Amino acid sequence: MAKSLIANNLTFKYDESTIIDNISFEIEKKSFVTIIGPNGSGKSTLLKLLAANLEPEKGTIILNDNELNDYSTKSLAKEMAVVPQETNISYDFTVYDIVLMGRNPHIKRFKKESPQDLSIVKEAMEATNTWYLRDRNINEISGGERQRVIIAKAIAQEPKVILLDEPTSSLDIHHQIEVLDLLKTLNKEKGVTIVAVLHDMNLAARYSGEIILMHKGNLITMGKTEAVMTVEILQQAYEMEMVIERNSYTGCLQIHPISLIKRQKELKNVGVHIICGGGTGKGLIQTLVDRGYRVTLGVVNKGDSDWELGCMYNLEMAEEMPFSEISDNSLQVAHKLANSTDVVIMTEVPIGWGNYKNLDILEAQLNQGKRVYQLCSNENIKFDYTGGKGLNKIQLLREKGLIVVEGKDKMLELLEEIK
Ligand SMILES: Nc1ncnc2c1ncn2[C@@H]1O[C@H](COP(=O)(O)OP(=O)(O)OP(=O)(O)O)[C@@H](O)[C@H]1O
Repeated sequence: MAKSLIANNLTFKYDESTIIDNISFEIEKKSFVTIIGPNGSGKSTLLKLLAANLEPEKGTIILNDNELNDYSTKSLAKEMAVVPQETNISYDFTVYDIVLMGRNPHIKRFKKESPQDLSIVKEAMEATNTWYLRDRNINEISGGERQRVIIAKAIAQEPKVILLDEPTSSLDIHHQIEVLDLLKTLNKEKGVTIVAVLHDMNLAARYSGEIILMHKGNLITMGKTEAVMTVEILQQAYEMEMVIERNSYTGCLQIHPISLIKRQKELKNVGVHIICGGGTGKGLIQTLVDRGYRVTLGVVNKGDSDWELGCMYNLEMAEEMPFSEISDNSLQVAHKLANSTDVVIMTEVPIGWGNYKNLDILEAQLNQGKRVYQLCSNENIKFDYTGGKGLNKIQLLREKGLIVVEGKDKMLELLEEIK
């Protein structure tokens, strides 16, 4: 069977966080595929990679037998239309102008649109129930109306593939069915490949032939809708008790969420003390808490965004008053917290006179022979506001055994080695 899209070992990172983790799959021509998965699992990011809006760090995408990178903007627009989640448009075009733009890839340079172009636009607008809005300003219609207009533009583009990110999120139940019926008709009658991110599993079950299930940046499974929509598979991804039955009216599978599965978090017997501030600890703190590490922080200033996160997770912290230099008292608390952990990590927090004493904590831990890491995106610390004293101290600490770790993923691998 000919393939519409092939993803080979796709990996994508935002900063140092892996969002799409080595994903591969193939989508056959003329299929209707839905991407589902819990919030934050990477669905929109995957769609943006397929749409060439983001570039993968590793891996390749083949669209209709050619590498995605090899298409010019115009030739890509003839192959593929994209309906993004965010449909706000920053210019004051009429609805009609917007849909007409869908014809641009087909109109030769310096030529006007032909009567056939105009008739395709009208047909797309009638099919999406947007013709009556044609003279309105795109920014003066409702979110649901705008969503239908963008879908009309995608249809007018006459692509071979349409990618849609949550195309029904702003639509009422009538328009949800209307839009999905329309996509199904395009798929069945014109052979357009549809790839849509949908949160509503019942709509996914009703309309798609195949489903891709994402979880934490990984592709958990891809297969025929009936094979993926099972209690065993969905329960695990969504952490929900659920019942799946066949709807006697539509003949489609119907998912009934029953209750949350309260998983006992597997606690690791490893303590990590983090010296951070200004949001530099955010990603690391979240991941470590999520993975069951015992995390302590400090010294951090009250009101700081890392401190706020610590409060949210109810972490033990050595705290200092906002904008104040570290006092002997809070330093003592931090030493005590660090003493009770297995590892100490300093993030890329800027070093100033206010938090300079945090470096003493690292030194004391190194003197005890503990593993002490400096998490850096780059070997050279960039934020020293102590006229070089901070840098000198860091150099001294490196000579004493402070280990520089580039990136959160590497840090997590090192922590995994500790039992
Ligand atoms: N611009 C960005 N910068 C940094 N991180 C981002 C950015 N956009 C998304 N992320 C992160 O990437 C991860 C995946 O996000 P994505 O939007 O792809 O997930 P999703 O499955 O579509 O989520 P949802 O169901 O909530 O729409 C999330 O942890 C998110 O916080």
